[in-house]
Amino acid sequence: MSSDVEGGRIDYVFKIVVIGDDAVGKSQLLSGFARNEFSLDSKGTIGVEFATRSIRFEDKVVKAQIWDTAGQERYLAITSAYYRGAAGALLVYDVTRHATFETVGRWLKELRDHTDSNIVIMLVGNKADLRHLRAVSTEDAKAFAEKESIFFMETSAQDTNVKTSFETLLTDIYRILSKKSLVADTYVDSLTVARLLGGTKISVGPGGCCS
Ligand SMILES: Nc1nc2c(ncn2[C@@H]2O[C@H](COP(=O)(O)OP(=O)(O)OP(=O)(O)O)[C@@H](O)[C@H]2O)c(=O)[nH]1
Repeated sequence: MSSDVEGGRIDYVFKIVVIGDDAVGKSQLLSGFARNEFSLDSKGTIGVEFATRSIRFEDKVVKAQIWDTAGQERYLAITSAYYRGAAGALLVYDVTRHATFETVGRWLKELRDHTDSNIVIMLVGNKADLRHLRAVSTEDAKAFAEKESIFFMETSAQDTNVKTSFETLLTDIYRILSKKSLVADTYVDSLTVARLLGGTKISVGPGGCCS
């Protein structure tokens, strides 16, 4: 079971990256997760934005640091830094645009090329609220996820259950990593994050890390 945690001790920080084609809803998912709780880093300078949220698992407090891209910069200088140290990834497509599902294999390859083999990946079919426009079946996506041994869920950024999607992913990451005794290695402190970004100073707002 998990629950929100305010302030206080942090045992682990999990970096989660959000990837997928343009306009599939990555930013909306991120802000749904962070709504009313954290401010986002401004986009302009480093090409990424991220939100954080702390969750308790039994006696441990895990801070999820969710990274999202801010435009095309990712394809230039920061690809490696963006992926480096990620413990989990949300690979998002839009259930109303089949083309965004067809590129999932490519995103998966890029992700695997740049991350540790222990990364926990969740395929996310977003915009599930647009039932009449659906172009990707749940069955096809589920079959793909099974073939690739990754998790799968459908979401709507407009639903209140976005937090549940992230919590499911975090719970899976925590369970998998703790089983493999890898949690300690996955810890990324704020200095490491700053280093990954080439020493760029990051400000996440009140209560966030790295300011
Ligand atoms: N109906 C519906 N619309 C959504 C949903 N998620 C996002 N949208 C809309 O889809 C559009 C794109 O959403 P973004 O969150 O900006 O998508 P993105 O993947 O961050 O886009 P890029 O920044 O271009 O990569 C916006 O108009 C959102 O309002 C959803 O779950 N349901």
